[in-house]
Amino acid sequence: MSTLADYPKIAAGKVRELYAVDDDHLLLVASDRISAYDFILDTPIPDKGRVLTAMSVFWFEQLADLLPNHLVAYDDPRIPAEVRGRALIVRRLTMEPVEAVARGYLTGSGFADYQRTGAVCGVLLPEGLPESAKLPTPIFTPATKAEIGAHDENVTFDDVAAQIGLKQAEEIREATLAIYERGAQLAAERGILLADTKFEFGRDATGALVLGDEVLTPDSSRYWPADSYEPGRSQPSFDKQYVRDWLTSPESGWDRKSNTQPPPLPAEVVAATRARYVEAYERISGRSLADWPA
Ligand SMILES: CCOC(=O)Cn1cc(-c2ncnc(N)c2C#N)cn1
Repeated sequence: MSTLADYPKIAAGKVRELYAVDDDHLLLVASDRISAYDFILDTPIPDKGRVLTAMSVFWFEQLADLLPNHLVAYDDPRIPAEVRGRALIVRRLTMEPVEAVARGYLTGSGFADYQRTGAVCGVLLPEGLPESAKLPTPIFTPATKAEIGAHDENVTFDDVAAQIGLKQAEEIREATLAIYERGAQLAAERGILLADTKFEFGRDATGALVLGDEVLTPDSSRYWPADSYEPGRSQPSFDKQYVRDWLTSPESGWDRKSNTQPPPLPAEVVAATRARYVEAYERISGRSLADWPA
């Protein structure tokens, strides 16, 4: 059995790492780390990495009829025991330099751009939309990947076409919107609104577009509980709201405006947050986390 030390680390994000397995395969590892208010918190959420990995695998399976994906294996001797259940063997792609974002609702940087310009990534929207409004139709709002710690920069479709070619940009926009529609439909049927999501695509040796990265997870998407949806204000996050509420409560002693590292989370906030991740997975997939490798 391999160990993680056998594999050179080739990329790292806030909560994930990417290792080289061989010339054709990578190991994509999801940690139990959680970020909030742009900080990586000191306290991990047990099983968060496992839940988000299981969720990506569920979605890769659901979306396989739409386009190919990079998943090779999730239970495999090349996966070190220490990360089993929260790591994927994926095939090495030539990644497209685009954060492929689809938005079905107006929030976050999209709402901020809309308030300033009436548009998001060059897509003009109707006037007078409130925060969290459901958009008349989902929109493709690409971004360029920022350095760790910085926010991605929203760009226009034409910017993407200029960078990677018109046909390639159209292919990514079409795939992004098709996958979003499929994900939003399935999630809504299970009482969860998929407000927006971010995909990363690559190309295989034949030039075919392949879905990479994580897919439709609460880290790459905004999941909102449908039963509390109310336009005109920000919405509670399905998975992170307990953390956000505690950090901004007097009990934490933390001042969000202080730009200081948030304090460790109390056990009950960790437990409630873990339960929300498990609930999101089990409601969306109809599967039990107990059946997923650990
Ligand atoms: C720490 C996590 O970083 C990323 O996921 C971003 N990233 C993805 C790749 C990548 N590169 C080649 N082939 C792939 N299948 C992938 C994937 N996924 C590189 N960086």
